[in-house]
Amino acid sequence: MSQTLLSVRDLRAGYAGTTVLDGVDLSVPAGAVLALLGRNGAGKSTFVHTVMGMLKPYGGSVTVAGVELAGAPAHRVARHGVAIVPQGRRVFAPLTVEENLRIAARRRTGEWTVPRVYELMPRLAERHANRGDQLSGGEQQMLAIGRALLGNPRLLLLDEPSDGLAPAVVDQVAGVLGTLREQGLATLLVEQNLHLAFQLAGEVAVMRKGRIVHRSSTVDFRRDERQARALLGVG
Ligand SMILES: Nc1ncnc2c1ncn2[C@@H]1O[C@H](COP(=O)(O)OP(=O)(O)OP(=O)(O)O)[C@@H](O)[C@H]1O
Repeated sequence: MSQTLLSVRDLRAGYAGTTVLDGVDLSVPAGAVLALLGRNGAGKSTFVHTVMGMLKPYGGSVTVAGVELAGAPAHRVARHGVAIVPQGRRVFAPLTVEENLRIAARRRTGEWTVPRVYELMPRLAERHANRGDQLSGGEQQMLAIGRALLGNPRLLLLDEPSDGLAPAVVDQVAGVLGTLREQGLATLLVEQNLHLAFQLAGEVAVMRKGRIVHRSSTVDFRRDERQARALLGVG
């Protein structure tokens, strides 16, 4: 059995007193890619924001390698090895690619360096002098991934990396994420693009109305198409 890296128990959270996460139990083993699926509004983004410390939970437990971090601020969660690539890939538009990366690398020491990010994503090296707002959507996504990696995470939270990208560009991002998987980086992948999720993830979990209603291997999930459709509310 592989070791559990992220362990979430009975996590409850929401906005201004409303409940969005209604007791989430979910774990991610070290080195694994887990896809978190579910309809729009199920609570997936709320979940990754709460794990990252960007939203304070009402209750429950979030441990990373055994350390309790529920309610801790994002910078502390980051220090314990969690990085997020938020939906909409926030990069600093007026800054160049190189400046965006250097800022992320500040005060961090570890195996990830700006040259290593360029090695993983040569497109960013080619565009190093371009401003964030001069990049294509795919390049922005890669820059957001590079910024997250420079925090030297052991767990990467990816919120819909394929959002708004053309299929050929999704393939390029998939190639990068596949390399990170081979390098053993544990990843929680929130995705609407099932093709991408199935390509990368060994396991899938399905969220509905703020709870996890299913978890299985990707192979088993795909085998039972009727169940998958029912869980995801499609077809
Ligand atoms: N900042 C916010 N303030 C108030 N309500 C919010 C906020 N962000 C999300 N919500 C609400 O929380 C619920 C869950 O949204 P969330 O974005 O977590 O779902 P999701 O599964 O990530 O969906 P999507 O795929 O559309 O991003 C929705 O009802 C949404 O309207």
